Order: sequence, then C-alpha cells, then structure tokens
Amino acid sequence: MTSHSSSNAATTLDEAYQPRANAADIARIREGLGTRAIVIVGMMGAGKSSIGRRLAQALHIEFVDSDDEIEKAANLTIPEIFETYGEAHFRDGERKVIARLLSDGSKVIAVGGGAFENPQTRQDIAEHGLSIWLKADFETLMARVRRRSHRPLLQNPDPEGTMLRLLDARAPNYALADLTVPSRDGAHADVVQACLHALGAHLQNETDPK
Ligand SMILES: Nc1ncnc2c1ncn2[C@@H]1O[C@H](COP(=O)(O)OP(=O)(O)O)[C@@H](O)[C@H]1O
Ligand SMILES: O=C(O)C1=C[C@@H](OP(=O)(O)O)[C@@H](O)[C@H](O)C1
Ligand SMILES: [Mg+2]
Repeated sequence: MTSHSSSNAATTLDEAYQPRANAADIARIREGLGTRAIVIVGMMGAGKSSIGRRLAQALHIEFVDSDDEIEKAANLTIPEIFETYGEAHFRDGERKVIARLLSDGSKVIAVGGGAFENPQTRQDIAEHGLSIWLKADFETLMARVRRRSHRPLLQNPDPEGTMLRLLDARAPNYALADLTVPSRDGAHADVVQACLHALGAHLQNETDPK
C-alpha cells in the first residue's frame, strides 16, 4: 500500500487507520494474485457474501458465492437441499462446487460457513487460492443472522447455542486461513478496505520476503 502520514488523533495502533487502496494498489494485488482466487471464509453472518461481492467490485474481478452456485446446480434453495437430501449431501455438493470454482482463474469466492471444515476443501483452497477469515465476534454475528431465516442450521429453538458451538468448533480451522480480517459493524467499505490492505501486505511479502 502507499505510505501515508495521518494526524488523526483518534487513530490507535490497534485499529490503525489505513489509506484507501488506489488504482496502483489494486493493480499490484491483481498481479500478485495471478490466477489464484480470493476465498472468504468464516461464520454465518461474518459478511462473506456481502463483503466478497464488494471486494470483487473493488478489484474488478468476478464474484461468486458457492451457496448460489450450489442452489443453481441443484435448482433448489439451501433450506430445500437440507430438508430433502440432508446436510451430508449439501456438504458433498459444496466441496465439488468449490473445487470447480477454484479451477478457472482469479475471482473472489465467498463460501458457506461450513465449507472450510472439509480438509479436502482447505487443501484445494490452499493450492488455488488465498483465504481470508472474516472474523466477527459472537454478538455481531448473532445480530446479523437474527434478521434472516435462510440458514437451516439456525432454524431451531436455540440458534444462540448452535452458533456458539459452531464458532467454538470451527475457529481453529478458520485460523488456518492465510489472512484474518476483522468484520466489525459499520460501513462495509471499511471491511473491504481492510481486506485490500491485508491482501496487499501479504502479496508484497510473498514477492519481497524479509
Ligand atoms: N460491516 C459489515 N460487514 C459485513 N457485513 C455486514 C456489515 N454490516 C452489516 N452487515 C450485514 O451482515 C449480514 C450478513 O452478511 P452476509 O454477507 O450474508 O454474511 P455471510 O455470507 O458471511 O453469512 C448482511 O445483511 C450484511 O449486510
Ligand atoms: O455455516 C454453515 O454451515 C452454513 C452457512 C451458510 O452460508 P453463510 O455462511 O454464507 O451464511 C450456508 O452455506 C448453509 O446454510 C450452511
Ligand atoms: Mg453467505
């Protein structure tokens, strides 16, 4: 990223203000990526789909959501797939769809929250992509998922308990992602900028290791 100086007194070292990525930063990220995909992982409600779409727009590359692709391939919604064929069938389709999406060039892929649990999928992503864990705290996740009813795993009397258990079980795998970006409440654009900054730094480090 381009260097900058800031006199913003509110800026702390922990939550440092980052300069907005400019056209040269975007070009460098695209070049550094080559044919690899950016794969957004993390819990339901982390913002994978909404941030992934905006990140792809910022990078001028294609965006795909693995959940949408699974729905298209099955001609059924995700709740319908879970209800008719069960979760194992969904997971099998998810693994295949992600492998296909990874095989045809650079793009941003938002995957479903459970996709990174599959070791084969993690390996495929490591080989053909750069992964970003969009990390949000429990309260933020709950506030976001509460508004919607399209996630079959949360259609039960205790969605909080389910989310807590899933977060606990999955966090060690999410932590294997190449990059971790906080997904705080506030403007989506700020989370996109944080992704661009993390990508820029990571790719710079790949070409220019210290
Ligand atoms: N700063 C933010 N970053 C990401 N998502 C946010 C943010 N603020 C609000 N949201 C909302 O959270 C909801 C969940 O996002 P979504 O992209 O569906 O998550 P996921 O695909 O990870 O389940 C969406 O309605 C999104 O607009
Ligand atoms: O966490 C999960 O296991 C799931 C997350 C969902 O996607 P989002 O993470 O985009 O909500 C979707 O793939 C399905 O409902 C299962
Ligand atoms: Mg999603």
